[in-house]
Amino acid sequence: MEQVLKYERYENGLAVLTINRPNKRNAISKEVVSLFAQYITELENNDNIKLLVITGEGQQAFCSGGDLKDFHGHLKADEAYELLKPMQEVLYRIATLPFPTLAWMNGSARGGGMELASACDFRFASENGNYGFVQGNLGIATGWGGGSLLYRRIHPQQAHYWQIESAIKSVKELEEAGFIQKVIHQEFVPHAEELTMFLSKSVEQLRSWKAQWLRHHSIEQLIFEMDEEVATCSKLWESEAHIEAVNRFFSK
Ligand SMILES: CC[C@@H](C(=O)O)C(=O)SCCNC(=O)CCNC(=O)[C@H](O)C(C)(C)COP(=O)(O)OP(=O)(O)OC[C@H]1O[C@@H](n2cnc3c(N)ncnc32)[C@H](O)[C@@H]1OP(=O)(O)O
Repeated sequence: MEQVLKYERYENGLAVLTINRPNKRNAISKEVVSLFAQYITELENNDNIKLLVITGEGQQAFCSGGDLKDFHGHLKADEAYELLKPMQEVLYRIATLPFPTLAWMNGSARGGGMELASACDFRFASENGNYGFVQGNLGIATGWGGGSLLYRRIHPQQAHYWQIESAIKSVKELEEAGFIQKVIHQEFVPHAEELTMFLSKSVEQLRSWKAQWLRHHSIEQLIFEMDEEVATCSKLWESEAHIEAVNRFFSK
């Protein structure tokens, strides 16, 4: 049986993680979280990686966020914290990898899927998808630390607005906000032309630019901000508004 998260590594310094649950729109289950943690350890210990691409299988979705079946239930705040924390740690580790990272958003993204994309240094997104930090409509706030990351990706005024608005956006709107750097027209392939700008550079160059980027973004502060988000979202997790929103989604 194929893994729910596929890991591939190529001679030219490219590494690829593909969420492989297209029938669930690449929702992040507990198993996906645990595989992310495992593969990121491998990536952290490999000095030859130039670029990590994170993508989703199929054309419909990059990632629909946390698996609402796996993550749902009548949880108390401390139980919700235990549930959310491991993926926050994964996002922090992705954000602080010593080489560039790219979310190849092959289709729509929602909630935690947008948080995952925000953990990457760059985002290329498909014109066929639509995208939203929709947590506000689910009675919660960003639960994996993706709000703090969003503040480092687009103008803070816009980040604050997007979270309250909780709206679904077109690729054009993402581009105008500077959230994505390129519009893409196909699923991910390892020889994609769009990767040349990364893979034509040396490991040392790419890692020195990444180090500059991390210094610029006060990375030492990030872990505290992200943890605070998990704690806040955990309290909202037990609210009636959240439970009703999830039930609404599954009764569609
Ligand atoms: C936990 C962290 C938290 C955070 O920090 O933000 C979250 O991420 S909360 C989750 C937020 N995500 C959502 O609310 C998205 C829910 N999904 C959708 O809105 C839509 O599925 C879609 C992504 C816009 C795609 O729409 P469409 O192509 O029409 O597919 P379907 O809706 O018919 O779904 C197909 C299939 O997939 C299952 N599915 C989709 N998303 C999830 C999910 N997040 N968790 C679990 N399952 C999901 C859906 O139930 C369908 O399954 P079947 O009925 O078995 O076919």
